[in-house]
Amino acid sequence: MTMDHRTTEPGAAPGPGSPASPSPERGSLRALLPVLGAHRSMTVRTFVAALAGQTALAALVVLAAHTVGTAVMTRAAPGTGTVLALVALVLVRAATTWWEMDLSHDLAYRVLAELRVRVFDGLARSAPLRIGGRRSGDLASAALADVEALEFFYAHAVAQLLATTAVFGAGTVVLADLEPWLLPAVLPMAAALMLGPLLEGRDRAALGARTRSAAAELSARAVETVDGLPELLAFGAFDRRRADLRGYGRLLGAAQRAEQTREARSAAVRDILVVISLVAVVAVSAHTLEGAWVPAAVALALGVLAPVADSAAALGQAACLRAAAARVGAAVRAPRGAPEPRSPRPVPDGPLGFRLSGVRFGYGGGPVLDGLDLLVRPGETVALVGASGAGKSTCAHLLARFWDPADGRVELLAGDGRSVDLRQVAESELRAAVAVVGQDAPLFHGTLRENLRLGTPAASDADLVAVAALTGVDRIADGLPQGFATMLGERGSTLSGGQRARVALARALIARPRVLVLDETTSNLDGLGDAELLAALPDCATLIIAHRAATIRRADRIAVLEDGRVAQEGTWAELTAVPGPFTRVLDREQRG
Ligand SMILES: Nc1ncnc2c1ncn2[C@@H]1O[C@H](COP(=O)(O)OP(=O)(O)OP(=O)(O)O)[C@@H](O)[C@H]1O
Repeated sequence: MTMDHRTTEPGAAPGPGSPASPSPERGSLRALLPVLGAHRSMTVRTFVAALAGQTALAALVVLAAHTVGTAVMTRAAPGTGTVLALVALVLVRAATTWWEMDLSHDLAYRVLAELRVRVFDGLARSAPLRIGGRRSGDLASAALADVEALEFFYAHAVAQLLATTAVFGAGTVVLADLEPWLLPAVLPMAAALMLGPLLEGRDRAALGARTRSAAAELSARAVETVDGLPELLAFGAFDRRRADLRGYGRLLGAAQRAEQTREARSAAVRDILVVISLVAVVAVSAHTLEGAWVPAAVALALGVLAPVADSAAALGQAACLRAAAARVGAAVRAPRGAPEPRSPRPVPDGPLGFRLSGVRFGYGGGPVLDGLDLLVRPGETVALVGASGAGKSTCAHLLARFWDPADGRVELLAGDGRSVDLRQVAESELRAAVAVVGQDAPLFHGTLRENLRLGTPAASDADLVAVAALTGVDRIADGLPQGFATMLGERGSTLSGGQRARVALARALIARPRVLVLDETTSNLDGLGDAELLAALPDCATLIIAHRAATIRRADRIAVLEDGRVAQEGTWAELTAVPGPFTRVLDREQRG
C-alpha cells in the first residue's frame, strides 16, 4: 500500500551556471504550523476522520482475513453477524475516507488562502525594500506556487501522521496480546520505515530546494518576458529569450524528475521492508498461532505497517517541501521596512510643509544621501534637481516612508513651527497627508473610475469630475468608449504615457494631499501638457523632481542634489546668475 504521490509544483533547476540550492533548514515546515492554530477544530476533526478511517481499514483486513481463514478451515460460509460486520466496516471505511478527504482538503485550502494573504501582507510590509532585492516573478512564485505546493503538507501529512501514530500504537498492543514474538517481526521494520525519511531528509530537502528555486527562476523570467515583450520583439531578441526559457524549462523538468526518481526508489525500499516484515510475521505466526489467527495476524501486521509506510512517504515528500515552506516563511515573517509607531502622534492640522534634516541613507552600499537638509514650507513648491542617480527618488521614497533614514529626520511641519517625525505618524494618517506620484505610476486592471478612486474609494462623483477637469482626465474619458466606466487594461496599457501620468496625478489629487511629491510625473507630457498639469496643482507644499528646464523654472525655489546633499538652493534667477552645481545640471540636460 503506497501513498498518493503528487506531482511536485513546476519548478526549474538553478539557472545555468548558478550554484545548486543549499538544503533548507529543518523546521521550516514546523514554523508554519501555527497557521493551523486558527483552524483548531477542523484540524481535530481531520485527525478524528483519519483515525477512524485507518482503524476501520485495519479492523476490516483483520476480520476479512480471519473470516476467510475460518471459512477455508471449516468449509462453512461465515455467519450473518460476520458478514454484517464486514459490510459495516466497508461502509465506515468508505464514509471516513470521503470525510477525511473532504475535511483535509477543506483545511488545506483554508490554510493556503490564509498563507497567501500573509505572504502578500509581508510583501506590503517590506515593500519596496524586498521588491528591490527580489524579482516580481520570484515573489509571485512565493505567493502562489510555493504556497500551493504546501497543500500536500497540510492536506496529507499533519493529521494523518498523528492518526498513524495512534493506530500503530493500538495495533502493536493487539499484536503483542496475540503473540509477543510478533513484535520483533514488526517493530524493527516499522523503525526502518521511519528511519528512511530521516536519513534521506537532507538530500530530499536539497532536491526540493533545487526545484523551488528553479520554479522561481522560471517564473521570474516568464514574468519579465511577458512584461518586456514589446522590447524583446523590437530588438529581435525574442527567439533568444524563447530558447532561454526552454532551457530553464528543461532544467525544471530535470529537477522534478530527480525528485520523482528519488521518491520511486524510496517507495521500492518501503515495499521491500513491508514484505520482509510480513514474511517474518507469517513465519512467527505459523509456529505460534492456530487456524484463522494466522492470516488474521498477517493482516493486522499489514494494517499496522501500511499507515507507517504511508507516513514515511509523507515525511519524505514533506522534506521536499522545506524549501517552499522556507520561502513562504521568509515572506510571511518579512520585517517591516518602516515600523508603525507604538504611540502615534497626530499630524498637525492646517497647511503642512516638510523638512529633511541631516538625512543619511543608503541601500547597503555607499551612502546615497549623506547629511541632506531640505526644507519645503507650507504652500511652497520646490524643484529637486540633480544628476541621474543623485538620490532624488530616494528622497521621495523617504517622504512616503517606504524606508526610514539611517540617520537624521524626516518631519512634517505646520506653519506655526509644530513638527512631527514621520516615524511617529500612523501609516493611515501619513498616507492621507502625503501623496507621492511617480513617473510611471502603475494603473490597475479596472475601470478609469476605479483607478481614480484607488486611494479614496469613497470620493464623491463631484470630486472626481472636478479633479478630472483640472488634470485633463475628463478629455481622456471623453475619448474612451464608456467614458469613466471604460476598462483600462492591465497596467493602464490602453493609455499613452502622458495619459497615464494625468490619471496618476488625478488619483493623488482626489485624496486632497497636504504634501505632494511629483517624481518625474509630467516628464512624459509635452511642454503644454506639463504646464497645464503644474497649473492644476493645489496650493500645498510640493516637491517636484524633474529634469526638464521649463518644469524646474516654475518652482518657487530650486534645490540641487549633489554628493548626497543639497549643494545649492535658490530661485531660478539666482541659480542661473552664477556658474555652479545648478548650471552644471542644466548644461548636462542640454547636452543630453
Ligand atoms: N531599491 C534600491 N536598491 C538598491 N539601490 C537603489 C535602489 N533604488 C535606488 N538605488 C540606487 O540609489 C541611487 C539613487 O537612486 P535614485 O533613484 O534615488 O536616483 P535619482 O536621482 O532619482 O535618479 P534618476 O534621475 O535617474 O531617476 C542610485 O545609485 C541607485 O542605483
